Amino acid sequence: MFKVLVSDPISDQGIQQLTEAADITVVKKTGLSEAELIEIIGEFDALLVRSQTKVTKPIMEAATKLKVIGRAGVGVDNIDLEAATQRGIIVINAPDGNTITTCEHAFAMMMALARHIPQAYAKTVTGEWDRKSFLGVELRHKTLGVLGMGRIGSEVAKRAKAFGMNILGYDPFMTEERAAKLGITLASVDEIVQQADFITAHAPLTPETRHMVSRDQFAIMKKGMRIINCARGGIIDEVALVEAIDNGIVAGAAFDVFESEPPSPEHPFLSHPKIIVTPHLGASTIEAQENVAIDVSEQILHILRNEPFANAVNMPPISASLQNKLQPYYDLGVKLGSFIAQAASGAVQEIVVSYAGDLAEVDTQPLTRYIVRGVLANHLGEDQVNVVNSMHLAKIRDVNIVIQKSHIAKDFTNLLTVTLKTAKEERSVAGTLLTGYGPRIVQIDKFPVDVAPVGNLILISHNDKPGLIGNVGTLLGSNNVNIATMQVGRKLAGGQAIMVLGVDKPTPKEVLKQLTEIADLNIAKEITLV
Ligand SMILES: NC(=O)c1ccc[n+]([C@@H]2O[C@H](COP(=O)([O-])OP(=O)(O)OC[C@H]3O[C@@H](n4cnc5c(N)ncnc54)[C@H](O)[C@@H]3O)[C@@H](O)[C@H]2O)c1
Ligand SMILES: O=C(O)CC[C@@H](O)C(=O)O
Repeated sequence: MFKVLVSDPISDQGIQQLTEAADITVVKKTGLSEAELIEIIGEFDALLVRSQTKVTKPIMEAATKLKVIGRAGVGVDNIDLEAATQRGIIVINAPDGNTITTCEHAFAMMMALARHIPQAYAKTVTGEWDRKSFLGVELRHKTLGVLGMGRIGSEVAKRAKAFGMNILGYDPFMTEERAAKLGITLASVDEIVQQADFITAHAPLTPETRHMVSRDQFAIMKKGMRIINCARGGIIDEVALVEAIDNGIVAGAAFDVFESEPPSPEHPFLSHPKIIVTPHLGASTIEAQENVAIDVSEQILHILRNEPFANAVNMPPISASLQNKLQPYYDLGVKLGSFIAQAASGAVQEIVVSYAGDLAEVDTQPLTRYIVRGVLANHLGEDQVNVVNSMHLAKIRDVNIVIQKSHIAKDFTNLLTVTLKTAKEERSVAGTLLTGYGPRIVQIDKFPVDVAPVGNLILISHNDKPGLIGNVGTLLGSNNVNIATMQVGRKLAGGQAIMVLGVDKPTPKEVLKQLTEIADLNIAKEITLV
């Protein structure tokens, strides 16, 4: 008999297959504190949550029998995935069940914003008949900018077309072909803020998407723009948004999500006449709550019964001997993937992984999953991609994975090379494990280097000219960026070269821009490897 704890309000209909299963006992206890959960979690085989329960490391440490945590929804930011993986607890989510519901909420917000519906309602119910203050705008013939063209963003775009809107989409994973299929135009964030009448965010919150619309974007924004965020708080800079509304740049905003939830009663959005808000209701419909609960209950049953399952967002089991062989390479694999994803520009089309030397002898599939995770997590968010779902995510995004093997690894016992082909370019990085030194990057775009893949790096492409290194050092020094390590690689004296600098802290964007203004320096990119 398996025991399942449901610790958030979850649709009864949705969990029917659990409540009706002869081998399952379901216990519903909502609103528990961390201490209360720690006290009881030891008796349960499965935990089913929405977003309220924070499944922390101490809870998992007390969860001695727990095999699976089911998240009835998409985002798993309320679950400590690393702790779950370390304890061998499978975490599953329901990525598709609330797509339409959340898309419809974004649309409802867009229409409410265009026609001032919440404000007009609030006034009308006081008995006032005010037909002058709420002049709205049509959606027809307006331009909608969609930031994040995944499941929800694509559905929003389809509906916006039916309203006669022109759609500009930004998504680092979207190719021209997919955009054409959807009938949208690909554009950069800057192009979108300059041209769109409405912007709606549908990306995950990642270091790259945090404040992707902030002061710089408001400074160039089309006047009268309206902004909707039903994805994650923090994608739009809340402070800068209030300033932009008060300065007359933005006409209004509709937010379902906040940088900190619930927002404090003093949060400026809550009293602003031009901002409408809902309390993270994007996924709150009868249908979506049923769908996500059905999806997640089904997978929990499979896992408890040792049957094949889907939608896991963390580690799959592999044999102990293969694990011993591959384990030391996992970290290197993720970092090579992340490095090259940050180095390359354009939508990713193909990832080529070459295993040379001893590694060519074994089943490297689990390691490939780590490498692909490293590439994809850069765009999809750390909490969305893991070794279980990375290959699936690559497949559904039309990213081709090519594996090459060779028994010869020139100069090394093992060499792992990751090549990224994007719509704009082809970039590669190679690494190895050096006895006594650990993981090292030994080649970038075939230039020989020796770089520890860790911390804040600056990758520079330049022409091999006297004085250039000095100019880079002077510029960084004068901007208080301390160089901890430096590697320069070239194939021919006076030809193309690369430089990798290890710096003590993140480099301000402005300084990176100034670097590219140095004569003979072509590109400077910041790369962060954690
Ligand atoms: N308000 C709610 O209740 C609610 C409900 C469901 C989902 N969500 C949130 O909505 C968001 C989208 O969900 P989804 O199911 O469509 O996810 P998805 O993974 O299908 O789509 C996200 C898309 O964002 C893109 N992206 C990544 N980095 C980007 C960047 N820098 N700029 C632009 N796009 C970028 C990805 O390539 C991907 O296509 C997630 O954050 C999810 O957690 C909120
Ligand atoms: O459970 C909810 O209502 C929120 C769900 C949503 O934010 C998600 O990421 O799926």
